[in-house]
Amino acid sequence: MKDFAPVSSLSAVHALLQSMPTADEKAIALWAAREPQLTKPAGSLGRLEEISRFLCAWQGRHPPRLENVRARVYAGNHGVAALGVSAFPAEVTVQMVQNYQHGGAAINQLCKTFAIELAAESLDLDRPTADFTKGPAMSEAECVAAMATGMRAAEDGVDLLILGEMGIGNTASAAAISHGLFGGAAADWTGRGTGVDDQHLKIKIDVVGRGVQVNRSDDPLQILRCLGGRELAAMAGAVLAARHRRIPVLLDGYVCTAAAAVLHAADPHALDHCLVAHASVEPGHRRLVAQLGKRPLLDMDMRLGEGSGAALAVGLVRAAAACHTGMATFAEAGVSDKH
Ligand SMILES: O=C(O)c1ccc[n+]([C@@H]2O[C@H](COP(=O)([O-])O)[C@@H](O)[C@H]2O)c1
Ligand SMILES: Cc1cc2nc[nH]c2cc1C
Repeated sequence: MKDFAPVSSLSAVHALLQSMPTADEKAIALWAAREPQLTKPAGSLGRLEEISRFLCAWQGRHPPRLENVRARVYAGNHGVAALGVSAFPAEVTVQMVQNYQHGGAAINQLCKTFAIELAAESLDLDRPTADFTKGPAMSEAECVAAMATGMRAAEDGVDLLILGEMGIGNTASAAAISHGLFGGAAADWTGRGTGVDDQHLKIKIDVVGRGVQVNRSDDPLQILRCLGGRELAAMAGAVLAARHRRIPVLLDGYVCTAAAAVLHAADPHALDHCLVAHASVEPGHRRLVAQLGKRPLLDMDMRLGEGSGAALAVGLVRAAAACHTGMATFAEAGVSDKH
């Protein structure tokens, strides 16, 4: 198996984007042969059927397996946090990482509930990224190192990868990346994040707009480097490496989806192995998800981040796999099929 972690440049990342495996047609055919035999009217399990097909297609196995479900929460600090774009102080990032390590956060409870193995990884928290209104947030070396950290999450034997993040100020980064990739106005992409008031929302919109003006590029990976943060780069690296290792991915809210959107902008099929787990309250998230041609699985009025929406959706994914794998066929159960 290829080892991705030593990627040493963004051009090496571009090369990985050009050699992505496609869906496994054999596993899809096995799914398609079994699904109509199950004791239910065709299509009656709706999106649960879509999910079990998705697992087969991207794991390259039938029946799908969910023995090792892994969650990774990446934490980074942001130069723009000092500009007043968040309702919370930057030290909350490291404090929340300690909370993850002690089992006290929402993501800990959700991972326990759905049998998900969780780890939080800090990315140079004592060295915030540069203020992106003045120039690039990261050097190429910093961006690549963070991507390589994310790539290490995609190990053989992982059946499903849940991605999340923690980083005060990072919804400004998500907005700037989305604005930089898809245009529109800064205000279209900028929301209240952790809950900024009207005055700070204005400041945030201005910061996002200036960041995009200062860091224009046609290369989506440059947009990630210039407007992202280390935790966003790590999530983008994890999504790309998961594709190469045939691990399906659940994306979380606005920040996670914006990181992944960078790959989609480089190749519109780059996120075919990903589902958007939930629709965040951040207004930019729905707009972004529409650009990706995706439909979130859940809509729970959540806006926490830290992988919480994706972990919650593991319940649905486990249910989908259980139905496809465990249900009796019409023949086995002695139930009469459709006329
Ligand atoms: O992902 C989302 O949809 C989301 C929406 C609002 C807030 N967050 C979380 O809140 C933090 C960023 O908010 P802010 O206001 O500091 O930019 C960061 O730790 C995210 O995980 C995340
Ligand atoms: C307390 C807190 C917890 C979080 N989890 C993810 N982002 C967060 C932001 C804050 C402020």
